[in-house]
Amino acid sequence: MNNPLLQLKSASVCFQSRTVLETIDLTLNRGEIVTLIGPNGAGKTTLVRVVLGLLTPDTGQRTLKSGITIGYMPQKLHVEPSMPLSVRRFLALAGANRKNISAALAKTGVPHVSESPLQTLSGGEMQRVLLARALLRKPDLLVLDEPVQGVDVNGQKELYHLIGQLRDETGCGVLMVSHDLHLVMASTDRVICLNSHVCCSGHPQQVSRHPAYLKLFGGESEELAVYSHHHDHQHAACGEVIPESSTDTPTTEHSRTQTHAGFSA
Ligand SMILES: Nc1ncnc2c1ncn2[C@@H]1O[C@H](COP(=O)(O)OP(=O)(O)OP(=O)(O)O)[C@@H](O)[C@H]1O
Repeated sequence: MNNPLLQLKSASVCFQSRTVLETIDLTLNRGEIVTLIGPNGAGKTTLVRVVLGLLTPDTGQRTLKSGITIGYMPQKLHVEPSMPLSVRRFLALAGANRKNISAALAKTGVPHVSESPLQTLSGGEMQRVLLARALLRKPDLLVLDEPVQGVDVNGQKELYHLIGQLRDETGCGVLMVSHDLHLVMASTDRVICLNSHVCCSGHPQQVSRHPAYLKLFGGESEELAVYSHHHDHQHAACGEVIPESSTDTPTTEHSRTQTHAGFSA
C-alpha cells in the first residue's frame, strides 16, 4: 500500500548498552490492523513508545505522515482511589465536549457509566472507557497496548470485534499489542512476531506456521492459535455428507483425509 501512516526504518533502541530493539522495519497503513506479539521483555511496549514518538530510536528513522492524529490506549490506568472523578469528567480532561463524550461512550458500548466514578468500573468497562478516550481524538492511527488486559474471554472477543468495527467505520490504522494468540489470530490483518528483532511477520495463518513463531510460542501456539481437524466424511457434489464407509458416490475435492488449519476465536 502506498502512503503509509507511519514507517520505521531500521530502528534500534538500546538501554544501558543492551539492545532492546534491533533494526526494526515497520509500516502501518490506513485501514489495516497490525498486531504485535512476543514474549515478556520482547520490546513490544518499547516499540509502541517509538511509534508514539515518546522514544527516539538510537539509530534508524521514524516517519509519520504529516497531519495525522494518533489515538493511544494504554495498558492500564492507575486511578488514585481517593480522587473523585467521574468517567465524564475524566474524558473531559482530554478536551472533549459533552456530546462527543456521550457519542464515544455509546460507540464503545458503555453509555451507562458516564456518571460513574472511575474507581467503580469493572475491568472491561475501564478498557472501553480508555478506548473511548483514544477515539475522542478522531485518530488516523489507533495504538492499543494490550487492550483486553483484565477482561474475561467473552469480553475479549467483544473488544476485538469492536476494534474491527471501529476500523471499518473510520478507516483508521490500528497497531495493537497482545498476548492473546488465539483471539488475535482471528482479529488481525497482519501479525508481527517480535523478540528484540522481527522474528517473522505476515498474515496470521502464515505467521502461525512460521518456524520462528513456533519456536517462540511452541506448544502454546498449537493449542491456542491453530486448530486442525481431520474430516471423517466426504461430500457429494450436491453437498450432502457421506460417511467414511461409503466410497462409490462421486464427491467434491473436499476429501476425508484433508486437514484444515484455522484459528479458534
Ligand atoms: N527505560 C528503560 N530502561 C532500561 N530498560 C528498559 C526500559 N524500558 C524497558 N526496558 C527493558 O527493555 C526490555 C523490553 O521491555 P518492554 O517493556 O518493551 O517489553 P514487552 O515486550 O512490552 O514486555 P511485556 O510483555 O512483559 O510487557 C525489558 O528487558 C525491559 O526491562
